[in-house]
Amino acid sequence: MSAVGSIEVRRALISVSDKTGIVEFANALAAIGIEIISTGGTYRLLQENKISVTEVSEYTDFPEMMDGRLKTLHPKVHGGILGRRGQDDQVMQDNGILPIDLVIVNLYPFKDTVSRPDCSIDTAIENIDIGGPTMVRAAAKNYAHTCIVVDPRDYSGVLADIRRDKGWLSAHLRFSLAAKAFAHTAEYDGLISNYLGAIAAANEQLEDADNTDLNLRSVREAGKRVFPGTHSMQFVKKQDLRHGENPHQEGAFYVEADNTEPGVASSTQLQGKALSFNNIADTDAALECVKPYADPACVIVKHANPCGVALGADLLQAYDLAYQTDPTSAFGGIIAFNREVESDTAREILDRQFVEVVVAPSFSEDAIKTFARKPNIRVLACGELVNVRQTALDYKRVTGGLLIQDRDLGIVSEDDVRTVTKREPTEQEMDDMLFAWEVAKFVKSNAIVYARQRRTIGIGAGQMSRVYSAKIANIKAGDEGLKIAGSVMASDAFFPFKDGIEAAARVGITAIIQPGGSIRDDEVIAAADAHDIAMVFTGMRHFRH
Ligand SMILES: NC(=O)c1ncn([C@@H]2O[C@H](COP(=O)(O)O)[C@@H](O)[C@H]2O)c1NC=O
Repeated sequence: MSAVGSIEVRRALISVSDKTGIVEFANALAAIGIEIISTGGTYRLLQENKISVTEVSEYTDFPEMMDGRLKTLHPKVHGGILGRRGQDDQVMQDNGILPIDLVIVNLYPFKDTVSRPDCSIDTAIENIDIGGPTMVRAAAKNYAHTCIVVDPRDYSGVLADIRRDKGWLSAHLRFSLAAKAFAHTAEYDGLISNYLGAIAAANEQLEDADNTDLNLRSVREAGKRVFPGTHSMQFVKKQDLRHGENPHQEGAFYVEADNTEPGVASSTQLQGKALSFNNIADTDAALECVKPYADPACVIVKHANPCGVALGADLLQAYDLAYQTDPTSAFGGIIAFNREVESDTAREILDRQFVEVVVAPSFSEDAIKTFARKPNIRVLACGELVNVRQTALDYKRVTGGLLIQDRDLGIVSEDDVRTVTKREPTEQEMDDMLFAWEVAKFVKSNAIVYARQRRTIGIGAGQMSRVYSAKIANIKAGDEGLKIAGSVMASDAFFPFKDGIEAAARVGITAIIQPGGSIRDDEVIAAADAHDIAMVFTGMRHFRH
């Protein structure tokens, strides 16, 4: 950064769509003696509140026109913002341009507008702000001589800075606000580009390419996702990380600015060491896995895979059962719960195991006190597990590219599955199969999950062959002294051969849930019938990579 110092603020231009806090802010600026220029609606609001203000059209001697398409797009505005004090003074003076030292602008609410289901293309287009971003970019570029404020949450900081130095604004605040301003316009343009790009893609796919409103409606009604030609997105840094997945990799954690869904990004850390890259990734895996359950549930995750999942009468029981699936792997794991953790569960965790992270919607005061006995443990409160977005996207980086898809929120109920064997599953088997199926969704492929009475008995994850995943589930259950006989089995994808079914029969699996769809389904079903196994097809696959 070249050396720039504080600037004296004598004149501010205010043009805001979101008028939150603007009256108070403008009032305080006026009280300091700062002259205010403002656009139509903002001008009227300030005037109504008895704040001394000049309308921008009076300053430019040019009326606002074209329903607001032209308000501030005038050399007297942009010259006042862009002029370099000490260098452009003469030309400004010659042309009647007054220096504008403080620019307070926020933009037409494009995102809110297009999120309304009845928004037409014309309404969307009229809500693309042109004059606002032009001023924002100009003021941010000329941060050496002006200050740009795009966020009402920054009003108090700016005011404090001006008051501290009796009417002067510091260079470092102006610089950081300039960087924020460019992030703001980049996000704004990204939203517009995604929106218009998706419509352009829809126009290409649908019959009447010129009837954009019709195409918008049919895409919406079909509930179909249309991917734009270019995909823009923006994340905001939450924290720097000590390192990435490994110590030789640098890392940081970025979140969506307007995320409202409870998850690792929304969590508040109540205690413990700083979160690592792997802690965050594993906490996400654990929380996503525990979210779907209505009954008290516990998920223990290691290296992004659940190693124990259970439902219980209460969280203590759910934890106990989840832990028992695989105590060896649970050591140093991430434990997630789907409701408030009480002190009994907290005590049991501390007495029983070494844990990296405990995450839950909330913790009772006593539970917080209990965890404080081991201050290194990271305890995260993520808030009530509501507002799960049904429209969220899932991203995966590949070298030189990005894969985008809908998040796997597919849920299967008893009504959705089809029994394909002679024997129907018992009620208990059906309940366990649906539980195991939900777990399998969060286990890396190939995923095999054994479960009995709403708890996992053995989990085989991430193997290149389904049969080997089953072998691992066997070994784990055996090593922990858990009886497989009488359990059900979930498989994230179909069995290509009957050998998987025969292996399951040998260890005493009584019911199987799987997508079906193999060309050898007949052989697979016959093998299940031969062993009196009940088998249901979900028609839905849950690969996870
Ligand atoms: N066209 C222009 O010259 C222009 N100048 C400022 N605006 C926007 O008008 C809004 C404020 O309008 P008002 O003060 O009339 O409520 C702000 O969101 C600002 O970004 C403009 N509107 C859109 O482009």
